[in-house]
Amino acid sequence: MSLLEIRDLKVHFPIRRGVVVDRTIGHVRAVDGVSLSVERGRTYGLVGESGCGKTTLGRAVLRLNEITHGEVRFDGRDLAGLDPESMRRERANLQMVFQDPLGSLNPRQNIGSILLEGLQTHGIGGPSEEEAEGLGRRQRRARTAQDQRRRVVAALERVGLSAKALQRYPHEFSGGQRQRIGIARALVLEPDLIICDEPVSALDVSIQAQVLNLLEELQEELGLTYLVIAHDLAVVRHVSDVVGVMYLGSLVEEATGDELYGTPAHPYTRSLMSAVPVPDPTVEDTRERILLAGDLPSPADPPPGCRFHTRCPWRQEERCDTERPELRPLHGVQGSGTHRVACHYAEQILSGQLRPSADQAERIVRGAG
Ligand SMILES: Nc1ncnc2c1ncn2[C@@H]1O[C@H](COP(=O)(O)OP(=O)(O)OP(=O)(O)O)[C@@H](O)[C@H]1O
Repeated sequence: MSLLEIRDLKVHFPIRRGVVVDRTIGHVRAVDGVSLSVERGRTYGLVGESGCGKTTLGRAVLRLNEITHGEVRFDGRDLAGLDPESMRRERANLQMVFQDPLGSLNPRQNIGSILLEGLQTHGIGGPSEEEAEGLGRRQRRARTAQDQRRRVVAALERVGLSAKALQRYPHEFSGGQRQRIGIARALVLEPDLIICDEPVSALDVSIQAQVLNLLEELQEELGLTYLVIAHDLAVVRHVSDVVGVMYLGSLVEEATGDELYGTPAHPYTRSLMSAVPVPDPTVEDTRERILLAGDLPSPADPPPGCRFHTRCPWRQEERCDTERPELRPLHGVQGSGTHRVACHYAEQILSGQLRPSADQAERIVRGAG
């Protein structure tokens, strides 16, 4: 069963102007109709270039961004409809790990109090109601403090740190250790879902794999569910069961990692893949390179029809310019049946039946380019 189910999610930010009277003159459509679901105990990787709306989507799930339209169902409950107090209680189950561990950890708080904060906010830890009955107020407080400290130390140990970290401050740790602390801060609340927003992009490549492996180990041990947001395809592939590719506020393709990397069907996914270097320099790179024309359009004024048509080498006038493609199953390709794509012509492009338009053909280069 899906733990997280997002239906037709839209997050539009108003663009305001005016000195005397505040007027809304338009909207940034950061997320514009995304549906996806994340199975319990699995990892959904969301990938796309900067500005496509990945972070906004993650923040909207936690209601850190206001939801303009759509549903966010978490374990069957619609978060979009919750009042602030119910949402606050729900937050212990939905945690976020941020890109920049230093920026997200208060430099003036030691690690112990950073990790305790969530427990105190959510009133987690302490004697059970039954046990508390026979205790005085001071004893109860002491037992709660003891139990919360035990939880904090357990979370630190799970991420490979120890109680020695409690009295130290964020700047005393390396980047990788700080990200471990960020993960421990999420874990201490025993959440079901963790949204990891660019969890390793601020780290050295040599440290990235360690942190990704830790996330995987924790998932196995604790049955965690992850939504991992990253611009780096390699990172997403490493950890994800299902990968979704976002472009200008929409999902353009979704498949298992193997399907997506083996048979990228959407022209945008193909261009993203073709930009990833082949890891072995002794292997000749004979793949097609797709150099996209033009810049990413503004999400305040997205193109009509297929959002990608202004940059697509396979664009077919009329239909692509006017008709917005739905995310639909990809036909004629062997696989798990979960491969979905939002392109009118994906099958014809994959089979080579449809050629790039003449003015775009030179933008597809064979070999190292
Ligand atoms: N609070 C906000 N007000 C107005 N526009 C916003 C706000 N937050 C994000 N945006 C805009 O929404 C779009 C999507 O931004 P978002 O940060 O979600 O993208 P992203 O794919 O996560 O990129 P990055 O990896 O650079 O964070 C961008 O055009 C961004 O400028």
